Amino acid sequence: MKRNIVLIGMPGVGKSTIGVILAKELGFEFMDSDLLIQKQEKKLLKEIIEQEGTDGFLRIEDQVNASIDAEKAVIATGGSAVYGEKAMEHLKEIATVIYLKLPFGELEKRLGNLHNRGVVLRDGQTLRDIYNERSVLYEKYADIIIDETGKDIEETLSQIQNIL
Ligand SMILES: Nc1ncnc2c1ncn2[C@@H]1O[C@H](COP(=O)(O)OP(=O)(O)O)[C@@H](O)[C@H]1O
Ligand SMILES: O=C(O)C1=C[C@@H](OP(=O)(O)O)[C@@H](O)[C@H](O)C1
Ligand SMILES: [Mg+2]
Repeated sequence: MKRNIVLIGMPGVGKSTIGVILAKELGFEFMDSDLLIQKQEKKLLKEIIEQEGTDGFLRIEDQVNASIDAEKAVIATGGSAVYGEKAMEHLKEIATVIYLKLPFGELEKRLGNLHNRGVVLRDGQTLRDIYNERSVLYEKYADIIIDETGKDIEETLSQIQNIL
């Protein structure tokens, strides 16, 4: 295992929720890219997206993720992190990348219950469009793929622990 773990996947798959528990179980530090972006920009993610547009947000996200310096950390990225080539190359070098994967139907149900999530959608794009577009990228960058189908948080965590 490399010295860090990076979680990637669609919004709502549980990168942040599972990441913090995994860090605790491993005795690692926990970092959340979304919080690093907010700290650097001194704005909420939704304000950055509103003010800078989606391309501006993606540039900032790429720069922040490409600058992460960590040792023994679990890093939860934002769902759009995989659009950042520089960032993903850097994260692949410093971490084992785990893709938390959920079938579209389950993801749609779960996102329906989540409020106030700023998801990066270009003009006219639907959740289905970005699911298809991003799935290719998540698979490309993943060292390990965890299928969450039918699993609760504890079951997903123990599957990750078994593989590491
Ligand atoms: N089986 C599950 N695995 C992960 N999260 C789940 C599961 N079932 C429900 N959830 C909920 O889905 C949400 C995931 O949100 P979050 O961790 O912010 O995801 P992400 O960081 O990937 O966008 C949380 O509210 C979590 O409680
Ligand atoms: O997938 C996306 O487009 C985004 C996901 C968010 O993070 P989570 O994946 O943690 O929800 C956050 O980075 C931003 O609002 C954009
Ligand atoms: Mg998150």
